[in-house]
Amino acid sequence: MLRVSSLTKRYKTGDEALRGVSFEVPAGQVVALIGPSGAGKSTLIRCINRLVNPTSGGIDLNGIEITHLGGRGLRRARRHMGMIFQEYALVERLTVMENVLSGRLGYVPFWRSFLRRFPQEDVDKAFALLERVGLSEQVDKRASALSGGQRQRVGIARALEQDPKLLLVDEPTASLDPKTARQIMRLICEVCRERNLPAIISLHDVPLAKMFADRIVGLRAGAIVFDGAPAELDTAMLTEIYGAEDWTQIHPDREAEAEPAPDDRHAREERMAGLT
Ligand SMILES: Nc1ncnc2c1ncn2[C@@H]1O[C@H](COP(=O)(O)OP(=O)(O)OP(=O)(O)O)[C@@H](O)[C@H]1O
Repeated sequence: MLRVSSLTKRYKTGDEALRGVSFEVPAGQVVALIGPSGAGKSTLIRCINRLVNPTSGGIDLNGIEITHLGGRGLRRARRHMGMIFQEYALVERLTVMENVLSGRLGYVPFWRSFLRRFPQEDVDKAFALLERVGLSEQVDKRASALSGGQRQRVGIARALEQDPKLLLVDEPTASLDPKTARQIMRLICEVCRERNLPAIISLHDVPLAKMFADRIVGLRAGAIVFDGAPAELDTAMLTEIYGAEDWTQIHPDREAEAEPAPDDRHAREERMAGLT
């Protein structure tokens, strides 16, 4: 369980990026974070993993208050947060397997990682994860030889290799075509369900958020203006979140796909009812 309370962030420039944000994410819930450019989505995700220091407020992950951690305590807390990035952040010259194993770097001693000698159980886990994300045929390929969708699958496997207690995902589909974007979102949501992992996924693509997330949090000017089920997010609410910005034009090619497929909707309803 992640609990964010009264979180504020004022940058040195005076920008108030977060103005008292509070919400909780229970185990297994996938939350899509939406909002116009500059709303504070990245700042919120970066405060949670402490790449940015919040100005005030609290962040509690499974009973550990992480806002004031430093040094070893912060490193230990970060191990429990898997990150998935828009631009994948892979090491291009390394293989798929080596990139996935880099998810263990917070756990293994430096000399072992330097010599790339990872414990066998880490290697076995990486093989299993690569099979899960559909890359068992690409294990020895260099990252530079992969497609965008394959790279993001490596990013997902790498995040899971570190045994996270929380997934933080920043615009995972922004560099992908619409079909691949749906496959990647589906995969992220499935693995969260399988592992009972809470996740926060920032997305510009509203139809994609509605299609896959269990819950949507809408940020505007650093404050939460919507927090509810995807079905509750109607045009009036979207206009409130995005203001004058015409949100339907953000990804017009995906508008026709805004309705979830029956299977997805059924699975999401079951999950929300706590049946699965
Ligand atoms: N390093 C920084 N220094 C100063 N101000 C910043 C910094 N990073 C972000 N901001 C400001 O904080 C506010 C929120 O920015 P943030 O990047 O969190 O929004 P966002 O919702 O992620 O936007 P986008 O969707 O464009 O990525 C903006 O006003 C931005 O200019």
